[in-house]
Amino acid sequence: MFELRLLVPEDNVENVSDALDALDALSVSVEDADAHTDAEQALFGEPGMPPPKEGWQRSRVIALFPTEPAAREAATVLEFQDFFNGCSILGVANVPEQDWVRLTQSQFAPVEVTPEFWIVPTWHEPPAQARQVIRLDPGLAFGTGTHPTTRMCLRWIATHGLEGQRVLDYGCGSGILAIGAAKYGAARIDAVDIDEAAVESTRLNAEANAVQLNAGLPDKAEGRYQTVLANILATPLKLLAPLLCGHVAPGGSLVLAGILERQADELKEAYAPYARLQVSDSEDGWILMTATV
Ligand SMILES: C[S@@+](CC[C@H](N)C(=O)[O-])C[C@H]1O[C@@H](n2cnc3c(N)ncnc32)[C@H](O)[C@@H]1O
Repeated sequence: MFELRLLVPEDNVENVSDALDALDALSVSVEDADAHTDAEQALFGEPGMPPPKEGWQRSRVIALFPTEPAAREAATVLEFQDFFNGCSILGVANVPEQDWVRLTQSQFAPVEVTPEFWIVPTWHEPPAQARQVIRLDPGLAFGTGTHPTTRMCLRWIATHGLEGQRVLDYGCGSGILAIGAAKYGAARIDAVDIDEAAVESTRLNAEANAVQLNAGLPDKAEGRYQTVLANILATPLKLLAPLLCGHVAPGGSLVLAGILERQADELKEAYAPYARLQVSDSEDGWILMTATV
């Protein structure tokens, strides 16, 4: 395998990437050419900071080709294009053969939620101390357990237990929280998401874990639930306040994640007409907020 490396200014990245695709590159990746230098640019904005940028000022574009002549030919073709003005070829290099599947798999180790509760990819054996296991492989939908917000929700489920409950997972992604709820005793579970790929992924993951649940688009959520889980983000969570609270049965629990520590007060305010939210867990700057409704 051979990689062709290019230095490309911001405005030319799309054209160069498209051309490399058209030239049968096996893959094209784009990274900040100034990463780890003083000129490194943040791509995500924060309140009070300059707006986020669409791209980096200078990108390193790396295209993979099966042979050295194919990589060199692609470089030659690119050099003759108008949009290549300002770009430069950094070189063509041999990439040592790797077992890509094994390499990808090795990056996903079992994740500990509690000492007894683990999320384990299918190619791993569960750790000896695991009493509850969710089998989950990285897929298209969010929720492999590697993110603190997911882990905090699962920890809440494991420590509170949901024996016999009707549970709603709103924004289910991979379905990981719904599956966790089933493992901890929930009797009936609805898992909903605006993304159809997430709904499909939830169905497949539930099947792989021998868990019964109803997955669908948000209009599948119906009536009241003893526990409503929603790991989305602060802004949608604020907008969804009346809807989510309306789904919690009297005396039931609302569990919200996807919230940064500094967003706690705005969430409390948005939910104040319906519930008294409190911070009940935190990890890496993210918080879990819960209420009894
Ligand atoms: C951060 S992921 C959480 C996935 C999983 N529940 C977890 O805890 O790992 C948020 C999910 O919410 C979905 N989502 C975002 N806005 C939504 C909305 N307004 N209604 C329903 N789902 C939404 C997204 O498609 C995404 O799958």
